[in-house]
Amino acid sequence: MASSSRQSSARLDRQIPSAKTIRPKPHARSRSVASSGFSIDASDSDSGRVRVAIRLRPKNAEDLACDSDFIDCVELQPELKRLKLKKNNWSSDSYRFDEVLTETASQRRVYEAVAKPVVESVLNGYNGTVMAYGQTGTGKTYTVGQLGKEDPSERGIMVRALEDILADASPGLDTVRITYLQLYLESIQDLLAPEKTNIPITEDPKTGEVFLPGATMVEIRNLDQFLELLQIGEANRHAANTKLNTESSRSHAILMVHIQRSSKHKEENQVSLPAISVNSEFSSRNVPVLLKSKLLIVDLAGSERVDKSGSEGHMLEEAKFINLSLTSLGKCINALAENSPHIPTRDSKLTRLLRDSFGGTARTSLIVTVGPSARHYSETSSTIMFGQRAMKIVNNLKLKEEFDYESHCRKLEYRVDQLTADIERQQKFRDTEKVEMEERLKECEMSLAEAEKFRSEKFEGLQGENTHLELKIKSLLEDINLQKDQNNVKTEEITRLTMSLKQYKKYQLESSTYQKVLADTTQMHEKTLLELTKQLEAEQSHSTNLEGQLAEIQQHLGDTKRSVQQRVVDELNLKLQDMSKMNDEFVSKIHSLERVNEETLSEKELLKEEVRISQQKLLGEEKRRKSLEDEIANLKKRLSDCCVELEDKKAYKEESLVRSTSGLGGSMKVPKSSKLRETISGQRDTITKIFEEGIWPC
Ligand SMILES: Nc1ncnc2c1ncn2[C@@H]1O[C@H](COP(=O)(O)OP(=O)(O)OP(=O)(O)O)[C@@H](O)[C@H]1O
Repeated sequence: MASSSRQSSARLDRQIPSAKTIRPKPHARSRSVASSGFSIDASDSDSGRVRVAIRLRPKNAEDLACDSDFIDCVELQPELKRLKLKKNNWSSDSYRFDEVLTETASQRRVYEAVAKPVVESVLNGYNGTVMAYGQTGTGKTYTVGQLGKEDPSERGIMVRALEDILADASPGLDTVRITYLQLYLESIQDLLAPEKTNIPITEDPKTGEVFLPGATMVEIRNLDQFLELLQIGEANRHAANTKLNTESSRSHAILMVHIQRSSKHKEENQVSLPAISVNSEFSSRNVPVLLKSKLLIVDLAGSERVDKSGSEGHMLEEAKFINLSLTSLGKCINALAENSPHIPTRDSKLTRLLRDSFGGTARTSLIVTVGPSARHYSETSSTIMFGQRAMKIVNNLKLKEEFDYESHCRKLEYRVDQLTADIERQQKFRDTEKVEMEERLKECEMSLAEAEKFRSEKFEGLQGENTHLELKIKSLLEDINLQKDQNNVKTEEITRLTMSLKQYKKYQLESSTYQKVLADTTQMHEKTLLELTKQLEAEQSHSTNLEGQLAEIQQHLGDTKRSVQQRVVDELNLKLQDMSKMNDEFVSKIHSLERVNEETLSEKELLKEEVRISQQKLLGEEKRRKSLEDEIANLKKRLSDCCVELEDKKAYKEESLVRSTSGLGGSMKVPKSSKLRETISGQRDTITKIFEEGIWPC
């Protein structure tokens, strides 16, 4: 039966006519393994040991039909993790596996037991391999490659692994890429780009890492995309309808999942896997580290006995290649299990591709699938033995960490770009700020110059005003002094007038005729004088107030001058306003003072006039008093003359009387007349004295 694409072929259950066991032969070639990096350790506790699980396929229709009379050759003891392989009813061999999965084990259970630890390890930066090995038709593709599009519970290891990887990967930070290949007729073909055939395998001479230049590598962003790609790959995979499997894979399918993770995950690794020796080349340095890991999920083509599978022609050719590659894999496993110095990895492309999985640095899980039928005892036994040998292989798990130059450079470039942009922004901001500051500085300088100009102008104006005011104050002071002098003169005059009045009072008694007039005049003058005195006092106090105000103004002017020099322009304006206001007030005060002064002057004039009139009146009164005095003197004289005449007449009369009476009495006449004269002259002196003292009765 010729091989065909799975896309075109339909799944059909059919009878398996015959069976022939293909056993891998030990390889004869010897080669040094010093550089292969593998070791063998039987201890189960070694985490690098290849883990092997065995899965039993449920009986299919053929098994049920053919084996009804026979007992199954496989009996599972999952609780003991053991499998009993029955040769016949009385003879059996027991084998221990890491996991024993019964025919009822779910796909999820199988994934978690077999693949999940490997997937987790891969996510932590280690290479990993999950591989299904077994006789044709025992469920390798079902276990590994089932898509489960309609029933997610049917999903195989590939889908579940990618599901977990994508769930754990950080978008934008981690990358997940796949390559899906098939090894068909010893030729590597790209299942995602089937035109790419015979893809060469290259190896890094230093690390032994395998590369497949030219193979398509697709970055996976979500599970749907991956399912689509898997479907494409499945459609391109060679499959054929054989007697043992209606859809027998005629190629080994290899899904390579390349994971790149940032150093963030490395730290997590170190926490989660403390027991594993981590290459901490970069751990001490604070540099980004890239973890590169690779997961291989391999669905091997089934080993088949062509007599059983009925392969002939091209299928026979395919079967030969399949068996050859499986044989070389078996040889490598044997060699590794036996700690052979030579591992024949170069014998086939399959072993070259799986070099890291067995005896390399990967964590490897192998699931061996077997059927229950005793008809395939030898194939089942061979599969079990393959698994048993594989269990002995211990890989050296190695964390592959690289200094992430690329992302570091990207990050640095990004940071440099950011910083450059920042610097440019800051530079621009600084330039703008500088321009603004310069403009502001210019404005400030201009306003300062203006303010300075204004200040000096104002200062000059104020100085002028001040000088003017000082001059005015000086002239006012002079006026005040003058007024004071005049007041003093007036006071003196008033004092003199008071004195005159006092004197005049003396004469008041002398003349009763003018007494009343004089009294009225005096009263009026006294009143006037009192008022004048009051006005003078008021003027003096006003003048004192003015002087005080002037002193305050001068003080204030001094303060204002000082504050004008010290304070800023706006304060200066304010002060100037205050000053001008005060100046106005002062000017108005001066005006009012001038008015008062004028009024005082006019009052003074009036008073002067009144004084003059009073003086004139006084002079008149004086004249009249003098004339009165003259008259009084005349009267006195006349009185004295009259008295003398009267005395003379009296004396004559007495003399005449004496002479007439006799001459006896002549001696007595003289003494009598001289006595009278003495009396009259005494009276005259008394009258004169009375007049001089002003006590002459009116
Ligand atoms: N555990 C299982 N439960 C149910 N069905 C299964 C199980 N294992 C295998 N089968 C069925 O058995 C048939 C053969 O399985 P599958 O194609 O996976 O075998 P295979 O080992 O890949 O064979 P080949 O090597 O020829 O490709 C399929 O129809 C599959 O659905």
